[in-house]
Order: sequence, then C-alpha cells, then structure tokens
Amino acid sequence: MKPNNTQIEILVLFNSENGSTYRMAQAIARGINSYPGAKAVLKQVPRIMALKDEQTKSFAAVPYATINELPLYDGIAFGSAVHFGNMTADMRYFLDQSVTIWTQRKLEGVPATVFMSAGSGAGREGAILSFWNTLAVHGMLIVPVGINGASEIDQSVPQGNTVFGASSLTGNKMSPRPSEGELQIAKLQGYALAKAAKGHRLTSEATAEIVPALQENQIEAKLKALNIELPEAPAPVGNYKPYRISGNQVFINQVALINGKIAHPGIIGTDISQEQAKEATRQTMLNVLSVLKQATGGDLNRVRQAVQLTGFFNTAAGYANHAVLMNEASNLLVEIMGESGMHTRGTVGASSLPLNSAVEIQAIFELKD
Ligand SMILES: Cc1cc2nc3c(=O)[nH]c(=O)nc-3n(C[C@H](O)[C@H](O)[C@H](O)COP(=O)(O)O)c2cc1C
Repeated sequence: MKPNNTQIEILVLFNSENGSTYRMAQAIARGINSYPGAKAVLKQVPRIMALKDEQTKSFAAVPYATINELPLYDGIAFGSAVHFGNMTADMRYFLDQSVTIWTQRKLEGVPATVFMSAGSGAGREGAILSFWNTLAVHGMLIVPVGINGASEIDQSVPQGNTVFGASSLTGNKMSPRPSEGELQIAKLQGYALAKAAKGHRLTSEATAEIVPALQENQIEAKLKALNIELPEAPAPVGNYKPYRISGNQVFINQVALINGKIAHPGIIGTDISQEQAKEATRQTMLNVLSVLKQATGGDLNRVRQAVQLTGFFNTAAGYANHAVLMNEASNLLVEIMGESGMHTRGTVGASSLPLNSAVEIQAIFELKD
C-alpha cells in the first residue's frame, strides 16, 4: 500500500458469477505484476446476495474488498460481468457506498481501468463507458487500452477487445473463453495501468515536496534567500499612524531610522556622499517593508502588489542624481516581490526633511481581498 514503499500496489477488484471476469482479472494482475516494482492485489466486491454454490467457485478463496480500502492503492482495475449493457448490481451497490471517499476526493487522480466479461458482447463498449462515468465523478485518471496488442491476437475468432478496455465474449464458443487473445489484451491493460500508477506515485511524491514550498510565504522566503532581516518597525514620533489601510490599499511613510537614530543624516552632496545616501535609501525602504508586514498582521503573502513609491531626497541645490538613489529602493522592492513589486514612482528633491533624514519614502501597496 501507498505509505513510504517503493513498490506500487494496484487493486484488481472484480465481480464474477461464473468465473470469466475472474479469469480476466487474473490476466490483468499478471500484466500488473510484469511491470517492475508493481504488485497486484486481487479482491472481489461483496455480494448483495450470496451465490448458492459460492464455495465451489474458482474465486471462492479471493477475499472481499471493503469500500474504505480503495484509496490505499496506487491504482485500481475494475472488472465486472456485463449485465444488460452495464456493470453488475453487486459492483453498482459496492460503488454506491463510496460517497464519503468521493466527497473527501480521496480517489482524485488515481489511475483506474475497466475490463469486463460479456456473453454475446451486446452493449459491452457502452458498459465500459458507463462504468467510466463513476470513475470520472471520482476524478480518477482513466486508462484505456487503445489498439494496444489488437493486431497481434488471433483474428480468425471473434475477440472481445475494445479500445476502452479488455472484454471477453463468453457466449462465443469458437474458442475457449476467455480466449488467449482476450487474456493477452487484459494483460497489456494491466501493464498500462501499472505504468500510469507508477507515474501517479512519482507525481504525488514530487507534489508532496513542492506544495509546502509553494504555500510557504513567498516574500518571507525571498527575504530569507537574500539574507535580509527586516528591522523593527519604527514607532511614530507624532500624532499619526505608521500605516493606514483604506479599502484594500496600505499607505506608509518612512525615513531612514535605524534603532531610533537616522542613518546618514544630512544633505546629499554636501554632508553625505551618494553611497551613504543609497544606504539611507535602502534603510528607509526596509522600514517601509517592516511597517507593511505590521499592516498585514505579519503575513506579507496578503500583499497583492506594490502601487506607488515616492522618494524625497534632502539634496543640495543643483543635485540631479535622484533617480540613482531611488533605484536603490525600487530595485530592492522588485528583488523581494518580483513582478508584483513593480510600481509607479515619483522622485523629488527637498531642501530639508524631518529629523534631518536624507531620505523619506511614501509607499502605497494593494492587499489581496
Ligand atoms: C442478468 C444478466 C444480464 C446480462 N446481460 C448481458 C448483456 O447485456 N450483454 C452481454 O453480452 N452479456 C450479458 N450477460 C452475460 C454475461 O455478461 C456473461 O455470461 C459473462 O461472461 C458473465 O461473467 P462471469 O462469468 O464473470 O459471471 C448477462 C448475464 C446476466 C446474468
């Protein structure tokens, strides 16, 4: 069964009265077992009414399945006699008990295939297709046979093979039934199911690794990857809030505070160099992000996108490199948030800024609904 086992296990679940479906099931199982690392488990569906001579049947020793074990397998081959162009009542009754499994979506994506035993063959293709309806409602991955092996089997006798699944024409006595050809197609069908089940197992394992990574807070993951630790959000120094949410937008204003002091204070180009101004800009942008985190209740995944950044720079008269400084903030934001960090931008030179900061950034972000 599934848990941490490199072998895949596939249930061959059949309902037979006279043994033909059972013989087809055995051929399906042989095909499964011929696939490296795959093992077939043969079980029959419980009966609504016991057969009179059940103990004399070839399949008497095959255990009955319980409905709750279906999700434990890597794949399921369903086999039934054709009854009036449909699956048998036993099979129908059994599958009708799978409502909880269905609503819990436990069979979703699990490979499944259908084989049958018919008399004349009347309605056998329709029977397989109508069986598929139930599997589709469960979201199972249906594996047909196609024309696999069809041209190699003895064409001098009628054969029950269909592109949807193997079947036997037990009413036709031109050869012993199930015929060698019918059993051969069933074997190929079992092999194809095992192959799909192996693929399903590998995909499930890969998804199990990927999904938590995808669910992880992507902005936090990026911050970690860039070795950036957000500073403590600076407390307001007046009668205002560090952020305000209006509708689904967050408004933030920050200066270059770090541990209660301004990083590289003064006039750019006179008191501080361009490099120092860049450091102050980066610090200011980190402060913006740390306030944004506060605004989202600590969950930066709630941010849909950046909207607008406006940078104010305390510059000497004639200074014209504002864009170079503001790029420091823009690049940092896009590096952390990717495409959703893109924003419109305003950049302004000012003759003085609060606390003698060299930089002030106003930011607007949009939150997810
Ligand atoms: C109630 C009933 C309905 C059947 N309806 C069909 C049918 O629609 N088409 C057909 O080809 N055979 C039909 N058959 C024949 C069986 O499908 C056939 O005998 C089959 O091989 C039995 O499988 P088993 O040996 O596994 O019991 C019917 C048999 C019964 C008892």
